[in-house]
Amino acid sequence: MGAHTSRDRGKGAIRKDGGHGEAGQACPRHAQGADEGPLHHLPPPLAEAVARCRARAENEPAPRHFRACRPGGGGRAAFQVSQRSKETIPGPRGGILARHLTAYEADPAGFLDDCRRRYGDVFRFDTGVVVVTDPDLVAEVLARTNRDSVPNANPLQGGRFPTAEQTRRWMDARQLAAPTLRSAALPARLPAVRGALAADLDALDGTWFDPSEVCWAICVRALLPLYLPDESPALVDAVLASFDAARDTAEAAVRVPSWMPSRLRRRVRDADQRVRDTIVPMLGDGAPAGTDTMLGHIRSQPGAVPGDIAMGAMGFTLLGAIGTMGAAWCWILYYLAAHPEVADRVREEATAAPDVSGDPARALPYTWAFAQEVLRARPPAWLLGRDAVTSVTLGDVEVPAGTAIMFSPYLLHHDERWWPDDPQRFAPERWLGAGRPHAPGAYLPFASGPRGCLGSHLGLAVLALTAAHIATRKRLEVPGLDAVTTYFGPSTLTPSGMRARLTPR
Ligand code: HEM
Repeated sequence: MGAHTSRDRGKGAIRKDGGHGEAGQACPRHAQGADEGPLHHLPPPLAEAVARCRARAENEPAPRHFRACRPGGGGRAAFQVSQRSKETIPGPRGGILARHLTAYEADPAGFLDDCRRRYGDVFRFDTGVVVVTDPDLVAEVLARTNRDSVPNANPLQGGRFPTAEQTRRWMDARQLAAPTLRSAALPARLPAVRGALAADLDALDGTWFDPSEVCWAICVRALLPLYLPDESPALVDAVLASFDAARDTAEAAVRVPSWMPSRLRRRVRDADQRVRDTIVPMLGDGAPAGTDTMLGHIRSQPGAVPGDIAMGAMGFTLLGAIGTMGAAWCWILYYLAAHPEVADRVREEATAAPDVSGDPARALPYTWAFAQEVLRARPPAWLLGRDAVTSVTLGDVEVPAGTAIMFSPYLLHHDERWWPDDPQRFAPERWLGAGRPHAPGAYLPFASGPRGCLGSHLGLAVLALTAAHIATRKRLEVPGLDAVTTYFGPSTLTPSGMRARLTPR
């Protein structure tokens, strides 16, 4: 936390007037140049609220009245909360955390699930923070992103909203990046992705490793063939440094007013600058870059692409992928080890498939279903949110402008109301039927709407190729599986306490 005091945290957390960030940067979450961390790794307001409460609780421990329950496991909270609140949004007076921090920290998803049983599908969590657990309402919020709301503001910006110009430029960068990342363009580059994955997995042979330590580098190297025709250790290092800095920011879960000098911000800024310094010369280089890579695609545009938009497509989309990709990659290993019968089926399918990398969705339907199920059971982005820039109506609840509207893909994915076939069970086959195995909008590992994931098909492909390679070529050992726990981090969901070893089969 460095020099930040508890009083600094949360002050001026959400602006209600639309903010005044500086224009000219591609990604609104990177507004003001290098001051912001990459996408995905920003602490949601809920994490900040927890950090705020934790700071208060250092002097005055919270009463432990709350009995957390497992998601979907029934059971009611045993605590007494005043129901006399005059607030229109259901929830206890003063927010939930003030009295139940320990319970929240012990089981964040169970706690939220208990709250929704108690207060309904839209409830007030903390000052200026509501949680929505109904898929239709979540879909509505997501569909109206960039109009009624923006993705949660960056805490290193003191919670400033992006300007309309910043959002427009980021949307231009997204549009520029989309053709390289979307499914139709993938077959040309997937063999290279598969080669990079195989090389990294082979390099691990015989070593005990913690997946949550190696996954980030493996994912950057696996995605790089989509961006560049050749390897670039300099870019891999720069991206990983930037990712690390952003992850530490997320873990710190503090809002830093934009005027305040901060070591954390300087580290993020320097790391971002290194990414820029590595990419900019590539963009300017006249040599051909292979049109099926992001770099080649950018260079082949008629007319000059503005630097910030090229940088957005080339750098920020890659940075945006790592946290979620890496976390999902860890869970692939976990579930292969936890369900040997599933691993056997993946192996049989991959062994029989003539070519697994052209389009793994077609060539490996069961393995694809396995990857989808892993993302259902453990969605890396377990908690997401939008900041309302105007007042919005959610069902029969009025949410004022400036409110952070949070939703949890994890909760949606484990809610029996939306999943008729026991959502607590790990069952890849649920994805093999003709229809969708869930209510509309209840499967959200990639969010949705104008700010949803650009790399969903690519992400699933990397996961399926990883699973196929391990199942066919490796013997996977994960001792003490029962002791592996789920870390509900401020930005992603990762396995904690997991050790694995791969040996050639
Ligand atoms: C299994 C892997 C992945 C998962 C689970 C995942 C998940 C997500 C989620 C949940 C969001 C929405 C965040 C929000 O609404 O605030 C998102 C956005 C995004 N993702 Fe992914 N992602 C994955 C892989 C990738 C890959 C491979 C790429 C590109 C190489 C990518 C690039 C992006 C970008 C550019 C955004 C857009 C953010 C914006 O417009 O603000 N993701 N992803």
